[in-house]
Amino acid sequence: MVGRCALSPRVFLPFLYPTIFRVNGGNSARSCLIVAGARHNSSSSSDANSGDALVVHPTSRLNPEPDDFAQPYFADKAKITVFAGAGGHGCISFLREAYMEEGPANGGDGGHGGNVYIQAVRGETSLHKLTRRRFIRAGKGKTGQGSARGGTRGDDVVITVPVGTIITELSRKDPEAENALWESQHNKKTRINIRRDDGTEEGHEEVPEEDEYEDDPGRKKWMLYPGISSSEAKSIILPDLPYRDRVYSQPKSPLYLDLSKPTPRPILLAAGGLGGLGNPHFVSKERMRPLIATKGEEAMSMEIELELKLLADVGLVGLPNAGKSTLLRSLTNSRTRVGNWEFTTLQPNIGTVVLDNNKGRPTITSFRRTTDTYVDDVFSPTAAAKAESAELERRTNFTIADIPGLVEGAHLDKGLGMEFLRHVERANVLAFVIDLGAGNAVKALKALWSEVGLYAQMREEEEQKRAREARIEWEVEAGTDHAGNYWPTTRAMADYPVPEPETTGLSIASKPWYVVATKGDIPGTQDNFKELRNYIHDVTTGTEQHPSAVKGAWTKNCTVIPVSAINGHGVNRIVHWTVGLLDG
Ligand SMILES: Nc1nc2c(ncn2[C@@H]2O[C@H](COP(=O)(O)OP(=O)(O)OP(=O)(O)O)[C@@H](O)[C@H]2O)c(=O)[nH]1
Ligand SMILES: [Mg+2]
Repeated sequence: MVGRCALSPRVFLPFLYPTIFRVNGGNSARSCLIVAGARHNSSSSSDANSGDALVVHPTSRLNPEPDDFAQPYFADKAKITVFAGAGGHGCISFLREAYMEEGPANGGDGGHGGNVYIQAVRGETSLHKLTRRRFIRAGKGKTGQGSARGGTRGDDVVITVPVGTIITELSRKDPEAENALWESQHNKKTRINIRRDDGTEEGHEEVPEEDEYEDDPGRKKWMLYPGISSSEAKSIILPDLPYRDRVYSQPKSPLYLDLSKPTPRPILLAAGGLGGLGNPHFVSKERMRPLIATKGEEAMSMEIELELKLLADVGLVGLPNAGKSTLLRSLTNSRTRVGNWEFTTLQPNIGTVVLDNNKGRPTITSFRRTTDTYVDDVFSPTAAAKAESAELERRTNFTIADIPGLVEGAHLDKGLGMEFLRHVERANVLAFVIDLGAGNAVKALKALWSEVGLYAQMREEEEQKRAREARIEWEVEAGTDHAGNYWPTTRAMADYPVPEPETTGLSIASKPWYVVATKGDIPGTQDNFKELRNYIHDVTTGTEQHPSAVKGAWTKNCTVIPVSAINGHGVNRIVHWTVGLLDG
């Protein structure tokens, strides 16, 4: 993996050494700088500035006023409850015509309830639309009508989320599954009793007790003609509920979806209930005029948590006030907030670097691998991997995520780090932004890497815990043993030893990375830069270990790119270098 822009380790840019590039008393190199005493960076340490006049930059797009910014709505977490639509009831009705006293049954079936789907689409960047909606409901199926008119189907709902969203099921309520469980348990109970009595010549079926029968959810599924009396209702003989094929089956519990790619078709989250059957379904020789129909199925609901891990190509990692947002502005059209204080950025910003001249002519030639996966694949990662069809596509842009600054202990949730570190977790390339004017750059880089490394280990532990929990617990369905003893549905645990978790931190440390040494225009930062450059060189050659101290971390082609983001100097190198790393 080699960066496109092979930096000569000995090249220094004019803003780092203005004196070398000064022509005729330095007018040209210093033309962009106004020397005065008005504004200076609090971050620029006194030693860095010693002996030089303070540099003031005119207000511009790269050095905006603190209130000159655009703040898009953003949320990266949401908790919602989705309700599938209930099925409409079947109808009890009879044909009424002149001279026809007792017409045939003609009640229509109820419509099926609507489904709730989820789809990851490009273009969405936030979950803020969902945070305000606690409930999302699909439409109910309409009740059937007379003259054999079926009820209309409930409307489906498709929830669109940004690519990079993870959906975790917190709880679900599926009345139909509960009913089915009740029935299976009670049928089994009855069957066991028959078997026990089978020693005699004629085994008899045990009649369920009265109140147990009343609880039978199967009985509650019926609708009786409103015109019949209560005594008639009690004595009415109900047929067995007809077996019905499901149009959609509910996704398996617990649901976990990692939508790291756009889904070509929506994925089913909750299937709507089946519509009830109208009375013509129950016509028989004995029951010529059925006064019964079935109710529509009850709706299933599920509480889910959505977590967005932004999928940017490059993640900017830096201490607060390092100049990340200014760098993002200089590379993209972003209007993120810039200010000379810590934690100016409170939420991640994504900027897009355009690699063509907006007329289709590329300024840099780059290719990306495109992958297509299909709906069912998201449930089975191995199947997804197999089904992946990869082909090369010309890259016209790449995205950069600017996240709030990290402080020491960010992985322990200090500062704003922890909340936003997960956005870097998925970036393909990491760019460490180091302020050359804020003390020792090598120390700063090591501090940043150590936070990122610790965070990666923590995430790995979490992932392993989740995988362990998913593996060792399962449900044992109700049943009988060989002696005919009945047991109810129980949860079981594996009794084999679980392997010790191994956290390497490689999930992040194995990513390609580089350093952006910013604020190179601050006088007196050359030595700091030189030390950093030598250190990075040693890391690449293996003389120094990776700054995170993680074994096997990526050290293939580390580099440091000096820039002065506020002047837009040197930033083009970042674009070229990033493209080289992204293309691999
Ligand atoms: N001299 C100089 N100042 C810079 C440069 N880049 C940024 N600054 C200044 O540094 C200060 C902080 O810049 P930001 O871009 O807001 O820094 P940040 O890393 O996004 O800060 P947080 O969002 O708080 O983490 C601002 O006053 C910028 O004008 C640079 O290249 N040279
Ligand atoms: Mg910022």
